[in-house]
Amino acid sequence: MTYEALFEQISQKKSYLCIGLDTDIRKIPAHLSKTADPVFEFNKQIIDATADFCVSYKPNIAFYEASGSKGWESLQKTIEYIPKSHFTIADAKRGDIGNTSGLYARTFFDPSASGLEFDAVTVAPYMGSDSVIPFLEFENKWVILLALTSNPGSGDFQRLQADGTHIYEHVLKISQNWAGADRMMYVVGATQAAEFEKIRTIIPDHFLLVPGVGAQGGNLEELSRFGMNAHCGLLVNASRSIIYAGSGVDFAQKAKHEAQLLQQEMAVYLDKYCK
Ligand SMILES: O=c1ccn([C@@H]2O[C@H](COP(=O)(O)O)[C@@H](O)[C@H]2O)c(=O)[nH]1
Repeated sequence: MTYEALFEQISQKKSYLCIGLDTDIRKIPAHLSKTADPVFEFNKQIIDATADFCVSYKPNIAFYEASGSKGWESLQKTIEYIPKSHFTIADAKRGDIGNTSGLYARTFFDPSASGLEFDAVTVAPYMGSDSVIPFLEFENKWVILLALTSNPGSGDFQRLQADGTHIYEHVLKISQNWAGADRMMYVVGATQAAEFEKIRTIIPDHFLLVPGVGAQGGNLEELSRFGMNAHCGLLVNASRSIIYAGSGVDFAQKAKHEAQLLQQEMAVYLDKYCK
């Protein structure tokens, strides 16, 4: 999906919501456990209930890998089921020497190799340019580079200073030599709202993938006020607060309600801050 097509989806739906399909087999409602593939059945019902309110889905690969080959099968079916209008993100946080990164890229971008095709994959930047560039060799596919993550440990390395500048700021600056705003996004945690204004001076045009709203307590109004640009420039992810809003037979309805509440709030911020 192109930058323009993504913005078009956001404008039409008045939503920059990305729903995290962090489907933990241990948390699936009991009534689904007798189905052939409970993880896929859960995801299918979540997608059917929420697709109108979001523009993106982000399965976190850990939740599928943990179930071995069965998990990969559920992931593959889920990705095929997501409507093509939605931007798909493999939250895999990969990156290795170039030769190995090339294989990670094939895993998520080349359906003839792996049976999977995502629009984007999250990549860790710390092995440098040759660990990231193999992902960019796939046409029309996106790299989402970890910049300033949402977790408490983000301060351990990302906020250390090198030459008077935070490491995460170096990531933002140096990686601009690898690709432009049409192929690269950055992860910035919703819990880091105080940094958004500064981040926007370094990367005014790029999309940011912003996890940490909902279960991690990030403030949607604040991050939208400081993080939004003229093309929205934000994909805000919520996983647990939506997909586990309910635990009974009406779990998908409960998820729909949570997704709709976030979408309605986002519509207000798009009117206010998307300039
Ligand atoms: O900085 C980061 C990077 C990735 N994540 C991932 O996003 C979701 C958040 O889930 P919630 O349930 O909404 O907290 C999850 O897959 C994380 O691994 C992140 O939280 N922070």
